[in-house]
Amino acid sequence: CTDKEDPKKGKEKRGTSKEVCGYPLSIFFIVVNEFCERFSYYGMRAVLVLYFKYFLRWDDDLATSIYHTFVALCYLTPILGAIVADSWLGKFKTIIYLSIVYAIGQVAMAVSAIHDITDTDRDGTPDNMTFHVVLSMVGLFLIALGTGGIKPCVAAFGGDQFSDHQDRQRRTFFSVFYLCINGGSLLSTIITPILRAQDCGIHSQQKCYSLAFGVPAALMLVALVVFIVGSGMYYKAEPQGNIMLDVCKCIGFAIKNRYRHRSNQYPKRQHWMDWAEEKYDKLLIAQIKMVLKVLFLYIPLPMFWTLFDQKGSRWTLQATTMNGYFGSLVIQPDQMQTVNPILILTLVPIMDSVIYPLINKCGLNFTPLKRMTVGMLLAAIAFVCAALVQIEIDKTLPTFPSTSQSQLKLLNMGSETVTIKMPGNDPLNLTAAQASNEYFTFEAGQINISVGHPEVRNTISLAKGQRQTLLIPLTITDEWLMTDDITSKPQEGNNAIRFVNGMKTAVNVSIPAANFGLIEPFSYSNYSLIKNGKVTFTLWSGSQSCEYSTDFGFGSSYTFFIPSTLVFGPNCQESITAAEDIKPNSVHMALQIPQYFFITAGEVMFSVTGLEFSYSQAPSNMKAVLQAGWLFTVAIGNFIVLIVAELAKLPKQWAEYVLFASLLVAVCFIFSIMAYFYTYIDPAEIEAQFKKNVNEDDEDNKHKLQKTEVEMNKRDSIKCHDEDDKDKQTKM
Ligand SMILES: N[C@@H](CC(=O)O)C(=O)NCC(=O)O
Repeated sequence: CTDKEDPKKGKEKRGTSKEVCGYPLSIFFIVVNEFCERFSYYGMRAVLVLYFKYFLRWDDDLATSIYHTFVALCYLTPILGAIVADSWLGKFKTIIYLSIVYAIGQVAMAVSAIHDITDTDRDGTPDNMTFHVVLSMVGLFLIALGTGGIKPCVAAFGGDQFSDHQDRQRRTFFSVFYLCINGGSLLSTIITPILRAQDCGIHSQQKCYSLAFGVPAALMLVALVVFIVGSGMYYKAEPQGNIMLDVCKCIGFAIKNRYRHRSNQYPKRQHWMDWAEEKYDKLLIAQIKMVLKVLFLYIPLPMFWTLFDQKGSRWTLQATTMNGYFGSLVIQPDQMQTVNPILILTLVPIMDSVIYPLINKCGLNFTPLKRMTVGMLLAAIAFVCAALVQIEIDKTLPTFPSTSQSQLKLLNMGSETVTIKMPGNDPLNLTAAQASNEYFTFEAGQINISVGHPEVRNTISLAKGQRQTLLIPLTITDEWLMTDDITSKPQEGNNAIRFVNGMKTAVNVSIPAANFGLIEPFSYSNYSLIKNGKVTFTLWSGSQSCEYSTDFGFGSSYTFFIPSTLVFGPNCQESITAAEDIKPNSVHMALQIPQYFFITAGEVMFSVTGLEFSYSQAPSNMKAVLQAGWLFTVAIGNFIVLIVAELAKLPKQWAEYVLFASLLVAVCFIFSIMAYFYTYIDPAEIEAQFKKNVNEDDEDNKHKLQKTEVEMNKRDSIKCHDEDDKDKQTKM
């Protein structure tokens, strides 16, 4: 608990809070509040897209765009919250009121996910979807207003609790604050998907989105209560009038005045804001200069967020093409995101207690802006790692046909070996129930194929840009069947599975999670998507059944063939054959850990530092405004993702990663030049200086006034004497 204080700074204590180890006790309530609020936010966000897709039954595109619009809104509303806090309600009241709005929004989301409310026919699906859509949209709007509105206030309010001499403690506070954000995010991202996967309902059991939204709603109420409990201990800085309006008016006047005096005959002023001096207070002008200097520095920052926020989208999609088996533990693609908060929880203490002090000991002045520059470079390195991983993945991906090509696989449904001749290929021998190992690629739309001995010839039409399988029947003179196969990796790491029935009787195939339906003789089922892990299929023909078990990895596709020779019994393990149409993902998800490491190290250097920098460089009455400016850079970063991804449309994903990395390096270079010319300030000291000058001016004025009065009195008395003399003279 030792504390080296800056002797130059005032030691007055803020608020009525007790101090523990040099830290105001009030910040305990603020960090707990932040933990619960972030749990609430990230927990709700973790299941949001799935709620859109599976509960509201929106398609992928609509679900994704509404999701991103919501996230962008969450980072635009901080400006509103900051204006309300700094110019009207103050941070404390703004946090309370907007937290109530936020909690109402979360409750609305939880209610909107109760399917029983409108499920009048009790079939498990809501009958009035409009009700659920409207309620959830209102809920999301309130959440965006609440979470965004309080975000700049909570961080700045926490910073306010420290006195001017507690710089070191305030820095530690911002680190702990960041740890709480990530602790909340980590726990909720693990917990809410588990809650969602439970079944619940009054009339029928469905996936429990209401519980997955309900728990975050409860945590938001806890956040509010905790914040109110600390109420008596906080230092609550008073809002100082409509500061934003004053700032806008002052800037407007400076520009107008500068324009009016544009001719050379007027002497230049040091700064263009000095043209407001005729009308505005020097202190306000100085404060605006401080804010503008920092805002100018923010211009390149959105590019960092552009890369950072892709871990939730592009990187998660990348994980769906990877193998998630970690020994007996299976990691789902979206769970890889938890690596970020886990690393934050380890890296922040290491940076604060080892790396930064070590750098200091080496005599290097690792200033906040230098840290942020290094953070940007680390994020760029993370994207280079992502590109390298992508190249490895691409090597293992199947080559799907181009729009001018067709691909064909062959499956022998018969019980004897057949020889197949196709143009441009060697004769192919397929034993009973065997499929060709690979797809054959053809440029022509039609090909002649001959099968068996004596040869049966057929001309078959191929679909351009498609993969198909030719099912060679038991009796090759019977009609040949062509199936349409999938031409992309199954989504979300699922496995696309189908069955071909080579028996003379219909077969029903099912697993607890899917039913392939009744498959007619010499026919095939549709694809069903199956999760990774061991799966046992039950095959029924009439009253006879048997079981077939197999293990699935991630992202594969198989055609299982039920041969005519199958004998139903306790199991049919040996009889069924599997044709691997798409190989399971083989590049391991662990290869994503380096990119997560670099992006998180970058985040610690960039984001934790930036948060503190924004606070420390802001004038006292505009702290929340600058926090909002900082969060605004996140919103812009998200828009850039959409724009660049839409405009660049690079054919290879790794090239897009390299493009983003290069853009960030270029922006980082510009930022480092801007940072080089930035001079750190102590807003409190500058403000104090101004106030002192004003007081001195006042004193001076008072003295001058007194002097003038004395002189005037003197003059008056002289005048009187003169007049007396005159009188005297006249009298004389
Ligand atoms: N590392 C993120 C949290 C996450 O993505 O899980 C973070 O700290 N974000 C900052 C915030 O304020 O939410």
